[in-house]
Amino acid sequence: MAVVASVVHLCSMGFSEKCLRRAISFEAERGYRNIFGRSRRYNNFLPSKILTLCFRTKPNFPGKMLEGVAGYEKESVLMGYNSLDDLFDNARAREKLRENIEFDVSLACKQFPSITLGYFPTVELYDGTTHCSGSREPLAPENLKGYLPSPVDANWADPNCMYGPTDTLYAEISNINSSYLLEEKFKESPMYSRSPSLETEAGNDLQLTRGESCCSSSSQTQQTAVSVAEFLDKSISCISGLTKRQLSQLENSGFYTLRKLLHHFPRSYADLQNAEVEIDDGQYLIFVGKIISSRGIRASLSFSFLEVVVACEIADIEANSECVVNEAESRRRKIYLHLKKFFRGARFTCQPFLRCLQEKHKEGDIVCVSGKVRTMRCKDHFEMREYNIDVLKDEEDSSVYAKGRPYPIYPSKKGLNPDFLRDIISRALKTLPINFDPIPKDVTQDYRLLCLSDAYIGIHQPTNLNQADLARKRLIFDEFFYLQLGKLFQMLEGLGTKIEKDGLLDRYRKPELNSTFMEEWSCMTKNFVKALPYSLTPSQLSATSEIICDLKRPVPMNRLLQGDVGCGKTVVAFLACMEVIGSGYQAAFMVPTELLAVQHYENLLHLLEKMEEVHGKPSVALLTGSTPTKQAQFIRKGLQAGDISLVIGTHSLIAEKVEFSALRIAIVDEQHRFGVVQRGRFNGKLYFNSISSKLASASSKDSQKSDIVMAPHVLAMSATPIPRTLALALYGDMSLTQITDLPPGRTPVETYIIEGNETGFEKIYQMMEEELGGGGKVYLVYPVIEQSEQLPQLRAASADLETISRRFPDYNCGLLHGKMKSDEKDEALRRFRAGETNILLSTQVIEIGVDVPDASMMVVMNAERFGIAQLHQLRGRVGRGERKSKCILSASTTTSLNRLKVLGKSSDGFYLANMDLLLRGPGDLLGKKQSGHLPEFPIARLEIDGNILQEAHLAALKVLGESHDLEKFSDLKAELSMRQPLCLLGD
Ligand SMILES: Nc1ncnc2c1ncn2[C@@H]1O[C@H](COP(=O)(O)OP(=O)(O)OP(=O)(O)O)[C@@H](O)[C@H]1O
Repeated sequence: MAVVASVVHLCSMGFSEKCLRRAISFEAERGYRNIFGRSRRYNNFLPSKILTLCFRTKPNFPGKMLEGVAGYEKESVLMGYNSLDDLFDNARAREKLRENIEFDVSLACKQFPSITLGYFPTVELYDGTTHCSGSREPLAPENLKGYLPSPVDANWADPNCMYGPTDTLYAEISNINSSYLLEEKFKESPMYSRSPSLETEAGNDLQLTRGESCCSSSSQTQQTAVSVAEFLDKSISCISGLTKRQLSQLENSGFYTLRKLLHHFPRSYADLQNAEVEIDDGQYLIFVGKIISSRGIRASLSFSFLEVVVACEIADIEANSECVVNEAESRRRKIYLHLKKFFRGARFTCQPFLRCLQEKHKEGDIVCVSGKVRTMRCKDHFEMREYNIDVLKDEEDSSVYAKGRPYPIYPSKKGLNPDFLRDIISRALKTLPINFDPIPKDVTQDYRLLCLSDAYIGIHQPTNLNQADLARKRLIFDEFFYLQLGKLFQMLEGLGTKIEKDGLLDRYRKPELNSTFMEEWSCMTKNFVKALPYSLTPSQLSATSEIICDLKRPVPMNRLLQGDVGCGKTVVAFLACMEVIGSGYQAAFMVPTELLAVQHYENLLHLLEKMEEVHGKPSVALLTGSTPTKQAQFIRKGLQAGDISLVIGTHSLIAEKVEFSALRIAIVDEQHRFGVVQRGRFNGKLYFNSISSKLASASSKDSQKSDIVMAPHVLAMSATPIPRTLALALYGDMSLTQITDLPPGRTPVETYIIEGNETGFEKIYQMMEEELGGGGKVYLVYPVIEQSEQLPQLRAASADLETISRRFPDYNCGLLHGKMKSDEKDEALRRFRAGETNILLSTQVIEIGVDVPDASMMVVMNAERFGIAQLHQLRGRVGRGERKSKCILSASTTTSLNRLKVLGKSSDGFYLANMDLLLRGPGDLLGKKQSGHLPEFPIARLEIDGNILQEAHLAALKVLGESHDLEKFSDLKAELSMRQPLCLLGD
């Protein structure tokens, strides 16, 4: 009825029947098909719009608008996913994911051939499965007795290599990884010469050149035709044909030099070849198509919108699957994307504004569009409300379109037109001298790298994704290589003789040289080891040896101790403290929470009680924000006077008032919890205090004079290989020690993923009953403390206390959360540890470091609210003793169950951290910025490019081995000084 009424109404306004019919069909095509079913929308929308149009000053406008109904034209192709999250939105992927979680990795890599997943050492966690490679005992055999649990080989981790070329968690991934395949291809090829070079001619994607007998001898002085620094640091004004306006536009956007311009890397590539796609609602897709209309429409007095319709052609999967067809015959179908932007407010409805909007998009332009699609009611019509649109070059431009090259999509830069930017970059590429490269040729050959000029061409104008991948590898290599080179160069500069310099490089090449036999440890350390109620694991022993070796050097150590949850890092840190205390110095142990500080303090006191007294025991103090003022004053005095040899505390340790007499080591536990700046302050302060204190020299009679001015050693500890930690390992000039095994007797925690509905909870309560009945202790972890009206689905710790106490009347329940006072928290944990409470309802305050070895079950409520790495940390609170433990992850949404399954499949923190990354989606693959105050890697992703980092490290050692001062490699030295701050080079 309403439709009829509208039609009558429109007829009365003088619209012809034909026009009206077209209007209706137009709306229907545009997705307003429901006008015949539900007339309200039509009733409101169509008449009001046509009414408005009738009163426009330009009477031909409505007619023009209606004409737009017909004739969607030819277009083009492409699609793919942009983020890994979107992969999982896809129904097919979801299904596969359900079948097997491994699928997501291979799928992800297929979608992103330019990703190289890093190699991580396999962490063999449980008894009897530890493989030992390159093992060496840290103890002289005769001194082993009493220290080693059994004659097992120590598993040595290369202190500076995160990634061993051992079995990889990602064997499956690397099998499909393009660069891996290419490398394999090289090896098989009779032409294999380890030096791929880019053939810039389209079509020839890769050519292997026979090595000119390893070309330049490594000892030869390096010569390149053009000095790289000279070329790359030229002003962009050298690009021909730039107008003054363009020049200032580019400079205002930060593109002063060719280097800046060439380092503006594409964030992704549109692959014009790939037309296979099934479109699901909610997917993030990229299409290439032709704009067939662009309209700014005033819908009411205060509401307008822009609608750009892009027609695309995609492979018709349904039709093609019915009969087997070859590529040429495969059927195509047209789809129409309606890109919409809405504007509310009267000022957005004026004609000039709308005209300006619609003119931004020209009909006939070939564009690349990306965004989330929403199916419209009309078949083959899709809506995109948040989208990116890039105008591609002319359809006729053969290099881009017809030949199907990957089309680079650049991140926006201060509103510069992407087309303009693409054009300028391509002009800059034309100025590149052939074969120019500051890195010696034998290095590029050894690591199968493209030469620099080819890498720039390959990243900006690849002829296929393999080329882009090779180019990316080279550019990432450079980022890591100069970093490593700078770091080592600086260290060499500090040494006097050639022998010393060679010695240093050797230590980096052969990590086993970086450890100290146990008989060389101080008496205090040895006594502490004897007092332990357990034997150290091989990894703990080798980690301690490595650290002690550093402590004996006259240069400050900066080391990251990394190991999975519960592997026993704390005791290694204690041993490092004992070593410096044993030589007459002080140690500070900083942790992120008071709870942890108290725990470590009590644990240490307990261990010291059992220690044999030879020359006195270390005096230990606890200093946190809750330490009473008088007591804190007393502790500070003790530290200043040197009466206290070890202080454990929170960030109060870095307060200005705290001064040390002779601080030699600072341990920073879970260091990523502290900001980088905070940590730096800690370091700086300690340095200042250690020199300022006159007592330092007095209390260390046997110390060298140089000791007084030395900054303290820093040992950071972390259980998670998070990117920032890795970045610190690089930028903070840190070496790495890994603990790769767990104490004996541990069994993997059984993990259950249960839906948090009524039946689910009933099951969970039953399991709890069984566990408690068997003498176990249970953690219940909640995402929030109090129930919230906004998020009623979240279970809250405080609110659940009563429910749980009622449900388990025979057991005592405790509560622990961040809002409690410090002593209340300690008391809650103490009671749980002592067995006075059997169930502890807690928030994630227990996530880091809390150690109750006999806690045997954990239930995480609303587990979907936690990240995978975080859940792994939480789960690490159980299974810390010999008792078999369980962890139940209860999810309130069915969709999150799959994501959580990954925890059921692995207990390896490295693997899970990477899965976390893959499942969360890495965002911009080529242009992601590192967070925090760190220098940025423009394209390297520390999480996945670890293997390249290792290669870069070896290459830097090789180059410096040939020329300590880089005099033989003048271009390289010049380039290094451009990339690294000069002060770092000691110039
Ligand atoms: N060699 C060992 N043999 C037996 N038990 C050990 C050994 N080393 C440490 N432990 C015990 O293992 C538990 C976990 O150790 P610790 O708290 O040091 O782990 P962690 O690596 O710091 O873990 P997290 O990252 O979770 O804080 C402690 O109860 C500790 O006493």
